[in-house]
Amino acid sequence: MRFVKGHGTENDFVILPDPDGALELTAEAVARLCDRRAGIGADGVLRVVRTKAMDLDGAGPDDALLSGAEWFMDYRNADGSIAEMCGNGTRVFARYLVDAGLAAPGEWDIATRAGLKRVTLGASGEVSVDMGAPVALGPGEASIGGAVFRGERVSMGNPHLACRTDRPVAALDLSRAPDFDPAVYPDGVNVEFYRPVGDRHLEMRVFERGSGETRSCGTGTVAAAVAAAGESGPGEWTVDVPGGRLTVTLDGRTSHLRGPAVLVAEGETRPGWI
Ligand SMILES: N[C@@H](CCC[C@H](N)C(=O)O)C(=O)O
Repeated sequence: MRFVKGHGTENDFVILPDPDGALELTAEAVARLCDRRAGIGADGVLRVVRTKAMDLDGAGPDDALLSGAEWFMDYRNADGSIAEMCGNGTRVFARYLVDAGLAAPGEWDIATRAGLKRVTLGASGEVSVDMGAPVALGPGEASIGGAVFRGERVSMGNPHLACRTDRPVAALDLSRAPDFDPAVYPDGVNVEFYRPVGDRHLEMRVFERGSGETRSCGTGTVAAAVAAAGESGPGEWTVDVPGGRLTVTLDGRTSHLRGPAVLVAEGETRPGWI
């Protein structure tokens, strides 16, 4: 199985080119690929499949996806679970398509389980993605070791709870999942902890559903900016995560995420290993 390894602000992915949808990618196979000791190691897998070859729960993609984008990002979390959307993943996916000669630099759509996402990129450098309109769902809470954090529930196609803290985020213990009420989050939730550190400037850490603590989360940074923006309205936000810096733009209609997307290696798994 051929693979490429890449990351966006150290949110890292195993990219599997599978244009004709021939790979049978089980949850177990994804978990083995993402294993940081016994596998290649990653926060998730990006399967690169032509939209027309994509099987979505036994059904094909709808007409909007089919006519809107040649390539589908089939994203999986490190534990093998499927998620609707991955912001850093779309940026790394786009960089891979251009690097592999499968798309030209410029502006075009990628199909995802959360709909079409428009990416903008040059032959090298940063990648920007239109993440769509964030949906603010009201207050929520999570706790770490009994300490309660209050925040805002936000849907970015996938579920988020963005909690404000006034202490440096480095002090948080994210070695295990924050506790939350499963009745409120029946599909689980990605939990962000953010602290304002300047004018429209946040620091953030995240515990991702299906992947644990990661060094960055694109959908999570947009959710944190939405929660922090509150009444302050549209604008550009700088979000510092352990893996680097992302820029989020909120304009009241949609949201944009911009930052680095880097390919670092390519190879082939050993015959029979997976
Ligand atoms: N790291 C991603 C989000 C990946 C999906 C998430 N773990 C979920 O289950 O919803 C990002 O950059 O957005």
